[in-house]
Amino acid sequence: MRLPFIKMHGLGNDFVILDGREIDLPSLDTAQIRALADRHRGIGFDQLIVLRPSDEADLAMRIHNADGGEVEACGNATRAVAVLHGQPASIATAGGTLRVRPGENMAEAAMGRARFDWQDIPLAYAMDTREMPLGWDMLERPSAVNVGNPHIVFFVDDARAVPLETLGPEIETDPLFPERINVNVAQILSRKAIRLRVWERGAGLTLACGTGACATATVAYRQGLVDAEVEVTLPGGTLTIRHDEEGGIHMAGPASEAFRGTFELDDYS
Ligand SMILES: N[C@@H](CCC[C@H](N)C(=O)O)C(=O)O
Repeated sequence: MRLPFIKMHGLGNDFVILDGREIDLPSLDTAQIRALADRHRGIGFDQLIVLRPSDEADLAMRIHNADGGEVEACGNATRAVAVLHGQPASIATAGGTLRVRPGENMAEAAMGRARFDWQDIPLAYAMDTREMPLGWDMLERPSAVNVGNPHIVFFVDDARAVPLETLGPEIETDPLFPERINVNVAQILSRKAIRLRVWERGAGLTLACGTGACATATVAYRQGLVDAEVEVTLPGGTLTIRHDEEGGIHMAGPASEAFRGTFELDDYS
């Protein structure tokens, strides 16, 4: 079966989008997703995004990491889908329904509210998630937050000096996190600017993580380290994260289409 796909990215965090808004799509299994994600043997992507019609929203988006696992949220893909859809919309995801507003190669998204209870992250056992009495090598006393998906945030003096390629997978798979976790190392540059690097659960080091930016800005704002609106700069570029008075998180930043193509699903089975 030959399937059309759209390659898009947000700040270099890249996606293959299967657009089932108007055509029937088959369900892909974990092995097929992993094979397609392979940057040598497949098309290559950080996340596979599957769009379908929705009864309760304008469209539905399902998100799979490069390792094949299905996840609840992806900030950069949410903006990419907004650009593809081309008009303000509600998008149903496993983490809740999000509202988006596209612009020219950019989009704004209302990402909902953060949750901080240990059961909501989730953690394996009770702990104060604001300052966790834990450390992994040079990374200590993190905060945990769920912004649709689970994140741990470490504030460090120099985000670029952290060996995230070794510490990231160790923390992601720590038994403290029964659903694994996205790992953020953040450097506060000013009350309006954060530098961030992210080891993504199921995808590894990416050029940018939209939910990581939301999670980090939210934890920093809650701790009084930054203003309600802050610029978060990742290796792939900058997102603006704003907190409204009801605790809602709003994200704005670039997203664009790279190319379109087709692939033979049987080649990946
Ligand atoms: N790249 C994404 C996050 C994708 C999901 C994440 N790896 C997870 O497992 O929760 C973003 O832009 O938010």
